[in-house]
Amino acid sequence: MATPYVLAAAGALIVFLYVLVMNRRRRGKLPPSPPSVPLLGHLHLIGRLAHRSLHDLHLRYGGGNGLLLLQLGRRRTLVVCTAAAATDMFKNHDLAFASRPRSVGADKLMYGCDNVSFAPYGESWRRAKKIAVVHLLSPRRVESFAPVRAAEVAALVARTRLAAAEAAGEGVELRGLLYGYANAVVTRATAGVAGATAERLKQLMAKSAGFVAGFEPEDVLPDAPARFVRWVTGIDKKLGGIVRAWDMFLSELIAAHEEKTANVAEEDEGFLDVLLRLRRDGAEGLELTDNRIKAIVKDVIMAATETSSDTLEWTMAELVANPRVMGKLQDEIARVAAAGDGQLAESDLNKMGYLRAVLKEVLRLHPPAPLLVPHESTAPTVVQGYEIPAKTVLFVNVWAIGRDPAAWDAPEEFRPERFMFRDSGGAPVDFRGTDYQLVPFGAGRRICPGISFALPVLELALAGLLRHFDWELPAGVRPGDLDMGEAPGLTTPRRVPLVLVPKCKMLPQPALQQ
Ligand code: HEM
Repeated sequence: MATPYVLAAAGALIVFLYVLVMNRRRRGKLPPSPPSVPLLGHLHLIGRLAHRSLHDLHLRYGGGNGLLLLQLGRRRTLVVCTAAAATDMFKNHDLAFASRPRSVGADKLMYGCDNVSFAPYGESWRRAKKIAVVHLLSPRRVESFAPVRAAEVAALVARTRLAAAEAAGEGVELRGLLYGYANAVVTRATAGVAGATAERLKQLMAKSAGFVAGFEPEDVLPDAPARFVRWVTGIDKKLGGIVRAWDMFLSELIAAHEEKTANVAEEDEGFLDVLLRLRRDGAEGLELTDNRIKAIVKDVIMAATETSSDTLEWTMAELVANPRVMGKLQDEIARVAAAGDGQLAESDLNKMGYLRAVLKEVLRLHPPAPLLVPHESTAPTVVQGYEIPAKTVLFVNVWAIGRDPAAWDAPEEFRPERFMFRDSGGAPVDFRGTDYQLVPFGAGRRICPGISFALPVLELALAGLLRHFDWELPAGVRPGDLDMGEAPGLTTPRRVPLVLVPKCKMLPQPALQQ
């Protein structure tokens, strides 16, 4: 009588064991992962500073191969946590992970991601990136902006001098000054003017940041309920308002430029002039509609501004926290200026090896995009023996890689000398995507195309600020007291804005040309 029940029970047991074994086998082919909960997966384990949470999770649950697999709501996510894993990823799997995950916020703000940063991998992205690399950010074009940089560094020095006089020996908050400088350079390179245009851009960017960074309802919920959440919470309405404001601003900019662009000499063109000329000439096989031009311009502006101003603020913070490094850098700057005619020119930057080393050290410890921009795989891939399915999101934890003890001596120490030479001989570690232990600009196909634009903007500002001023902490604050924590956002600025006391220096020569 009991036989059918026994058979059924035995059958159920066999099925159960089969499923268990298969699951184990399948799991065995996936990278290590912490315990998860339904619906959220591991999302609840990620704090406001995702790069720090991911680093902690890797230390606790990761294996020796530098990979971690997470389920962040609906998104399966691979995290690269060490320099060795980054080397393998960029050398062997760059193509498979060259796409971007779709984001509703970025989609709406960036005209259906018809730009460079958020575009999925494919022909349209390839052509847009070529335009960025060959036409907008080529060495020749970057060089043509030298007068803009010189004028804006001079303005930064003058504003700092004014702020120092007004503060009368008290501290000056540097963030506004540094942001204003980066914003003005980028706005002038884009549209030829700064002033009111730069101010409008500043406001638009501040309102947009939250919609292209961080998590969205779609990360946890299927599309229909996520749309409902967006509607109920008013996210959509707010986003729609910002999208319209951007569109109006960019339409005005294009209209104003269309009239005069045809008469601008090629060497005097800004980004917008270049794009409008390429449209007129039908170049590069990409139909440059108004929307695509707006998407590319907005992309470049957003990619360039905060990354640069955050880096400047972190550099000033590290320098004041490390007076030995600040003194050594000021000596280098004074020496190079004295060797010339007492003035600093852009061509002097390549004589300042220590300045470049300081910048590398800052970007090692404080990369503005600590997880890069998320990538996504387009095909199943085997990474270090693990089978990673297609449509897996990739975070490269650049912040953790810069602190990887297997790649760096005393990783927490601020020591730019590590970039002056290599113990093993050969060229010092570089940050342009060839040395995978230092990839603040990314590497491979998705590498930042703006490196050559960013470096003189950063280095000239630092040379100007350190040549014209001595910098001290406000009375009663010691270097060790400085809060070196980050705030979450599109980039990672300092949690606490930096306040320093600038002391004007007596220079042997009249004011610099910068
Ligand atoms: C300190 C300055 C900067 C830093 C640290 C930085 C860093 C980055 C990073 C980490 C990425 C993503 C790489 C990846 O996903 O693998 C990126 C992408 C990008 N950056 Fe930059 N960037 C800086 C300045 C600039 C500037 C000045 C521009 C333009 C003028 C620019 C334009 C772009 C663009 C268009 C992309 C998208 C590339 C793509 O998806 O193919 N960036 N940048």
